[in-house]
Amino acid sequence: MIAKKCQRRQKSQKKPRHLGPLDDSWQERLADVVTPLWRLSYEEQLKVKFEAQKKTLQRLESYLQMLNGVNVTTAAPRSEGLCCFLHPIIPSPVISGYRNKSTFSVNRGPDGNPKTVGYYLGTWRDRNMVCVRSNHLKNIPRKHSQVAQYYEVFLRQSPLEPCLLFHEGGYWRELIAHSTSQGHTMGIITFHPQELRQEELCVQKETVKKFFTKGPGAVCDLTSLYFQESTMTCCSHQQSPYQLLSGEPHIFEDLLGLKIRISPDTFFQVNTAGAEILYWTVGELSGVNSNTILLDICCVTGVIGLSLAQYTSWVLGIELVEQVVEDARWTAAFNGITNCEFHTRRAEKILPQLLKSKEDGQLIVAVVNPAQAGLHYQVVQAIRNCGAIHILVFVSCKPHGETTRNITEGLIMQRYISHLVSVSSRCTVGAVTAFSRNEKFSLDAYLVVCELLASASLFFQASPE
Ligand SMILES: C[S@@+](CC[C@H](N)C(=O)[O-])C[C@H]1O[C@@H](n2cnc3c(N)ncnc32)[C@H](O)[C@@H]1O
Repeated sequence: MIAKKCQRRQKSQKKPRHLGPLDDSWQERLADVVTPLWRLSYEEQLKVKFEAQKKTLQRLESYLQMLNGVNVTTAAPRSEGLCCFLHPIIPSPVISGYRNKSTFSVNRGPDGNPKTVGYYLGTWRDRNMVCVRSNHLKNIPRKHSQVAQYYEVFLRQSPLEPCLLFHEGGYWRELIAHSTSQGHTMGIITFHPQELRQEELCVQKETVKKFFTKGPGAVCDLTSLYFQESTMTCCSHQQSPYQLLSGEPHIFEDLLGLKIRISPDTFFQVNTAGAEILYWTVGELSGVNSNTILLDICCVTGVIGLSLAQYTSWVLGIELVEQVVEDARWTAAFNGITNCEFHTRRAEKILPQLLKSKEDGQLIVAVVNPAQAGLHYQVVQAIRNCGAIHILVFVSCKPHGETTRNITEGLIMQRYISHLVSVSSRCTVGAVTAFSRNEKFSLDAYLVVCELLASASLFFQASPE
């Protein structure tokens, strides 16, 4: 075992193969990976996205035909070559620097400097991983690039090494910059504590705090600076608390007339202007009214439910992460919304009971926007078994993956769907799918994609291990 470990260590210490001088080609290559459609005009990008959605829908359609042994039919208007109508993609109101959250890695740059802050190019498997500065990317706002640039300045003057590979030691790790339209910026620095004693850790926290409050980094004007000790690729607040080094504990966003509180752990759609259109679309599809209960599954800060609270009798939010549910409760209270309740539990654990208790004749409109792994089958089952749910709006950033599984295996088999709406997502696009109960099986799809500049921005942010 020791020999194997040594071999692995020697392998991983080999220099990356493609290190070369820093030139435009690195930046172009990074843009090709992070924003693969950047060479096209925005109109052309929208066409490409539309064709991709069409293919997803065609695959779903043939799978449904196979399951049901019948052709999918609908009386509603169709798009050419599809069983249903596909709405054109809705353009994003903002197409440059639209990201409100960016995650920067730390690693060896094209010039070999291990204290480079940017995005990865290449793969660990091919040992050609390079970290390239990302300030030229069209989707990154200038503010985030500035924070990344100053973090790099800080690292280069720090006596501590960066943590490039977990088993090789090192301390400084990734940086997250989260900003809002109110002009607030939160910086979160991840640090591997290795064997450092508490006093030594305090010294490092004090140094980075001083750099960003009184030193050169003060020009970034951070609203909050957080520090997280992390021995894993990714840690939640529960696993390793975010420690506030300076500034305010929260930042705030204005969206659809609400003031929303954001904590370090909070998921937020990365294009705020796009998110507004997405949530507005969800509202349109959900058909909520004063007699309905709105069930917001995987609600995070509860934005969907809270933005529709005035149109519905009651909002019921379910979310796994405690800290963000506190944000939802704060947001409700601050905005004077009283017809809501939030539950911090796994949806699969709480939903069956919760739905049983709500079967009192009131209609339920359910909205789900699950994480990438899709909905747990128990959640799908609970939704299927609840007769009071008459519309389900399914929002997905990845309409071709687990969403398809959820739809085909769980929902459509119940002949639940009469109405399928695909929508927009992942930093670019999100997919909204609305289903309502109907005796006659039909599929009616619309594409309502809030489109940003390019796709796949986040695919590149995988941490080293
Ligand atoms: C894509 S985000 C939801 C986005 C949000 N609805 C919106 O539109 O802004 C997914 C959320 O689901 C939560 N989640 C993941 N698994 C869950 C589960 N089993 N039960 C409840 N919430 C879950 C995650 O903590 C995360 O906040």
